[in-house]
Amino acid sequence: MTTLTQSATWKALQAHTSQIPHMRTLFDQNPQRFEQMSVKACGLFLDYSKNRINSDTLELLFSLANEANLSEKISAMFKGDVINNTEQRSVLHTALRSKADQVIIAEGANIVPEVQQTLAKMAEFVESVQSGQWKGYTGKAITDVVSIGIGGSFLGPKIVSQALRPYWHAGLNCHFVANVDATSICEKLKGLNAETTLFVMSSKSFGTQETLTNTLSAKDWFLAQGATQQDIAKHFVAVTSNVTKATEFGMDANNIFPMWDWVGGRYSLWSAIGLPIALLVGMDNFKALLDGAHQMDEHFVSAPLAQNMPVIMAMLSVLYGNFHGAQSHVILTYDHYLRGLPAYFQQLDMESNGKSVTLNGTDVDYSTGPVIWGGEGTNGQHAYHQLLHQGTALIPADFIMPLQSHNPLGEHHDQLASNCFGQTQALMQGRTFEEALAELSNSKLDEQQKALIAKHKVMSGNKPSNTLLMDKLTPTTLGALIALYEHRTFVQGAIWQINSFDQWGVELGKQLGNDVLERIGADQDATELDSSSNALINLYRQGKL
Ligand SMILES: O=P(O)(O)OC[C@H]1O[C@](O)(CO)[C@@H](O)[C@@H]1O
Repeated sequence: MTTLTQSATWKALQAHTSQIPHMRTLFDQNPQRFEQMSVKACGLFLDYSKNRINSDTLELLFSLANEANLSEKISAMFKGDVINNTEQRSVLHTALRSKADQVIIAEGANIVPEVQQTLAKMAEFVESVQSGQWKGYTGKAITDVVSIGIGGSFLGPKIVSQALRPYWHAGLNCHFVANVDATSICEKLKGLNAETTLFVMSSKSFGTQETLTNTLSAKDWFLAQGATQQDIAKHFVAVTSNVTKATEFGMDANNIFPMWDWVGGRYSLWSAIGLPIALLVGMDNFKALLDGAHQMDEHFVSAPLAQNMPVIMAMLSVLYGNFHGAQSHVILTYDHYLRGLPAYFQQLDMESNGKSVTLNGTDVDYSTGPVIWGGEGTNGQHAYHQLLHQGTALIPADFIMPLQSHNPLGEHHDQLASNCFGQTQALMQGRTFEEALAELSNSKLDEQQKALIAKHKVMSGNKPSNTLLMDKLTPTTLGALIALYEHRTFVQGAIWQINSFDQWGVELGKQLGNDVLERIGADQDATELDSSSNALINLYRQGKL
C-alpha cells in the first residue's frame, strides 16, 4: 500500500467529498462563487466554479499538493534535475521557450545557447523558403511541405499548424504523414509536384519504423518524378537528436536541425520539431507561440497554489479521478481551429500519466491518468453529450472558447458561445423530475404517460466542468494554453508519484511489432508464438481468408 492513500489528507478528502452538496445548492449558498472560483493568467481565463467543490475541498486539495512537495518538484524540473529516473534524463522542454539570457544547466552545460542557435538556424531556413530564395532542383520555389513524423513528432506540428491557420504564409501549404499505412503517404503525394515539394522528416530518435519507412517511400517517389540523388539535399531536411543516424541515412548534414534528449517527444513542438509550424506561420509567430508558453511557465513557477491555473486544473482532475471514480476527462473546443486539440492533449496526458508504478517501483493503489478524449463543439452536442448529461459515468469536461472569432460572420459566434455556456449550465444544474413534469403540463398525455416521460427527461446535473476563455486564438494564447495542459499533466504525475516522462508501454509495442514483421517475412509459417498470434500472422502470409 502506498503512503499516499494512508495520508490523513487523502482520508479527509474521501470523507469530505461524500458530503459535498449538489452544485445547485453550492451556487445558491454563495453568490460570490464565480468571483471566488475563477482565475486569469497569461491571456487565459478559467472559470472553475462549476465543480463539486467548496473552500474546504480546495484547502484539502492544496494540502495534498503541498504534502507531495509540489513546489520542490516544479523547481526540480525547471532547473534540469534528472526527474525522468527510468531514462536518466532531465525534462527541459521549458528551456526551449526560455529567454535568451537565461542559464539552464543540463548534463553540466548551459543549454540555452544551443536552443538559440537552433532558433536562428530555423529562422534563416524559414525566411529562405517563405521568400522563395530556397529553390527546388529545377529552380522553382517551394509551395508544399510534407511533414513526416509520428507521435509528438506529428501531433504537435499538425495540431498547432491547424490552430494557427489564419497566420499561414500565402503560397505555402503543408501535408502531414504519420501512419505507416501506405494509403496515408500515397494520398498525400497525389497531386504534389516534386519540383516544389519540401519534405521535413521529424524523428527525435531517428529510429521510428513508421517515419523511416515513409521517408524512404517519399525519397523513392521524389526520384521517380525525375529528380536525381544530388537533388535530395534541396528537398529533404530532418529534425532529430540523432544527427549521426540521420547523416548515415543520407540526410545532408546542413539540412539537419538538432533537438535533445532532455526534450520528450510529446513536449517537443517548441523545438525544431515545430519547423513545419514555423514554415507556415513564420518565425515571428513561432516565437510568439514560445512566448505564450514561457508566460505560462512563469505563472506556474511563481503563482501561489491557490491562484495557479495548472495546479487548480490538475487538482480538480485528481479530485474526480481519485475521489469520485471518474475514469475519463473530455476536452470540448468551441473553435473549429482548435478541433485537433483533444487528440494533442490525449497523447500529452495519456502517454505521460498512463502509469501504474510509482517512481520507486511500488504498485499504485489509486487511479492515475484518465482516458482523455473530446472533440469540437457544437458537433459533440448532437452526439456524445447525451452520455455526459444522462449516462452513468462521471466525465469532467473542459470547455475551451475564444471570445472573438477569426471569422466573424452574422450571429455564428453568438450561437457558438451560447451553446458552450448553455452546455456547462445544463451539466451543472440538470433537470429535476418536478421541472420535467412542469414542462409537460400543456401536453395532451395522460398523467401516467407524463410521469414516464418526465422520468426520462430527468438529468441529475452536478456534472463538473471548467470553462477556459481567451480574447482571441493567437500564437501567444495558444502557447499559453498548451503549456497550461503540459503543467497540469506534470502536477497530476507529481501527486501520483509517477514518472510522467517515460513510455515503456509504447516501447514494448514497437519491439513486438518488429518481431512480428520478421515472422511475416520469414520462409515458413509462424509457430512459436501463442496460437492466436501464429494464426493471424499465417493468415496474413496467405493473403486471403
Ligand atoms: O520522434 P520519434 O523518436 O520518431 O518518436 C515518435 C514518437 O514515438 C513515441 O515514443 C511513442 O511511439 C512518442 O513519445 C514520440 O513522440
